[in-house]
Amino acid sequence: MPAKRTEQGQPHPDLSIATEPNDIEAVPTLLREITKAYDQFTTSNAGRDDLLAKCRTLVQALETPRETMIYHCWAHASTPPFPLCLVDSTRLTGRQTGVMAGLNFGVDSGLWELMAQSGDKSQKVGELADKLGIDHVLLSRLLRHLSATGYLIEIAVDEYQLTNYMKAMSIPAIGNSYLAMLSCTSAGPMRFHEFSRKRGWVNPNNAKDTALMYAYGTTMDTFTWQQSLGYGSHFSDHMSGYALGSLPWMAPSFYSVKERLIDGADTDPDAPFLVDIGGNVGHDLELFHKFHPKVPGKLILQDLPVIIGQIKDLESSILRIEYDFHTKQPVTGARAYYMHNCLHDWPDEVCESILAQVKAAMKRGYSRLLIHEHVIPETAASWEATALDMVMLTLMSAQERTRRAWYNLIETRAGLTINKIWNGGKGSQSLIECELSFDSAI
Ligand SMILES: C[S@@+](CC[C@H](N)C(=O)[O-])C[C@H]1O[C@@H](n2cnc3c(N)ncnc32)[C@H](O)[C@@H]1O
Repeated sequence: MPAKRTEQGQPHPDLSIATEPNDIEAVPTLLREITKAYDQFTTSNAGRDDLLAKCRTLVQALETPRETMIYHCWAHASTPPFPLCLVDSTRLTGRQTGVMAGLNFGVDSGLWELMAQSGDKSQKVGELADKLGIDHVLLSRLLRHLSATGYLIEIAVDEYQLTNYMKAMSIPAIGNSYLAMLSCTSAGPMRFHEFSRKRGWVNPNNAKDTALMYAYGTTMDTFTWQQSLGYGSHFSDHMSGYALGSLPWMAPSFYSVKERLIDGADTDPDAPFLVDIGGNVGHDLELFHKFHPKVPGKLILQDLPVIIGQIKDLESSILRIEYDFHTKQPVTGARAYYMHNCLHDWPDEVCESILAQVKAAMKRGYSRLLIHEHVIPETAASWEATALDMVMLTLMSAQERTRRAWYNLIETRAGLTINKIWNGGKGSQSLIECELSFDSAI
């Protein structure tokens, strides 16, 4: 029987906690304690466990809930650099899969939501279990493990307090990410080696033959698979969580919307100004509207019917269109077409055909295509970009692209011209501005 849900309509903690360090005040003390423990270890060869535990606590105190969530949801398929490698031994072993069981359980049962309502107060397992209709023994075991691994603070026997990270787990953009990205898909990376062995150890590039399909014995792609399990809207929440805390591309310090798009745009109020293709439930356009409430023409959101149907609150002036980007683009001659985190989901061959549909709708010398994705540098890549590359590899037979791979796809294969790449900084996504080449046939 499913656990009882908490009272609906309670406000979630403020979203800002998702991008703040878990416990920054603890850092100076922890650093002093680490130095002391290190001295003891090097002089007497004792206390290594204590040193390691304090190092782990330091990482947990410094990380933001969003980073921890991205790490859990993506990096299960990759190897992180310092400082995350310090906690690797908890994260990539049996201790870690147990943590995942507890975290997912708390999201699905409404436990984190219930606990977050009491803020910083300590809470008793018995009372929580009664309110949610969960077996006391079961809840006691799960919370004891989450406390032993540093995610909860133990106050007394069967009594706990939330860390900042656990409070953030009650926010859908953080907590629901776990159900979409771990519970639905983690067999893809876990059985990737088998899939790869059976395919002769080659780089996979067939969207109809992925490690996720192999691992779950399905022909569905990742999005359809998540939806079939009832976690489609959780994935949309994950996309909002992923975007948290990064500099928006439309911020004047990143990309000048005024100079590049507003100046010279058609001033007819019905002219298409910005079309977000595969824009999910509209979070990027909503943000765009906040930054630029007065642009000439229309903001248009396109996604599959199942996603457009999930939209709850969206700025009313944003037009919604149900559209499959493998088919003819119905909006022609827009000032800009925008694609965020879409092309990385597909191998080059499929991207080429998606881009052909955009290209056919673009107006020469006027329309721009903005591709917002990671441009992985040839060396010193960030762990977020490489972790996402592993997600693409193991779920979609697709990839995050390097600069060279983008030029190959956009210019050589799709026949568009890259005007410029605006770099979002280390670990952040870039904006690639493209237009129709003057010498290319449409
Ligand atoms: C990784 S998500 C990116 C969403 C959004 N652009 C963002 O960055 O938050 C990929 C999006 O592509 C959409 N999508 C997948 N296949 C599609 C198709 N054939 N036509 C239109 N949208 C599609 C998915 O529904 C999803 O919203």
